[in-house]
Amino acid sequence: MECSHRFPKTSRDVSLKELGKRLAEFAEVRGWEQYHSPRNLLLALVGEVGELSEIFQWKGEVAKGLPNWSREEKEHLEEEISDVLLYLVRLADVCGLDLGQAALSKLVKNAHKYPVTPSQTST
Ligand SMILES: Nc1ccn([C@H]2C[C@H](O)[C@@H](COP(=O)(O)OP(=O)(O)OP(=O)(O)O)O2)c(=O)n1
Repeated sequence: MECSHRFPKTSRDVSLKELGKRLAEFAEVRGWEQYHSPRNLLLALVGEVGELSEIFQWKGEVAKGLPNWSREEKEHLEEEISDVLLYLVRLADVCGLDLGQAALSKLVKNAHKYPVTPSQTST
């Protein structure tokens, strides 16, 4: 059954800008902007990466698509992976960065650094 506190799922794309805006509002209405400094957010992000890692810890290799995971395990994973994204988006925001544009630029740099060799191209 769908938990009542869960945001209704939609099929639309969710942008980093929308997440950033919602996080800014979340912090503002709670008077938490004072705590959302770059350093605090970075530490919170690292903590959430730890919580995400714990889910995979001791499991051995995990098949793509997580075919053998329970609904509860997948839901837990959704929550922790979201915490990582949310703190990352908020960190970029308070640093005054456009994370989406920065990531696109980095993809272009990656492509130059790791060019496709002729043997890798499919016919
Ligand atoms: N000062 C804070 C505290 C929380 N959050 C938001 C961002 C994260 O998405 C989530 C993190 O909440 P918790 O610190 O309660 O962490 P968990 O949800 O992982 O709970 P727990 O550590 O008990 O599993 O809440 C925030 O923006 N600013």
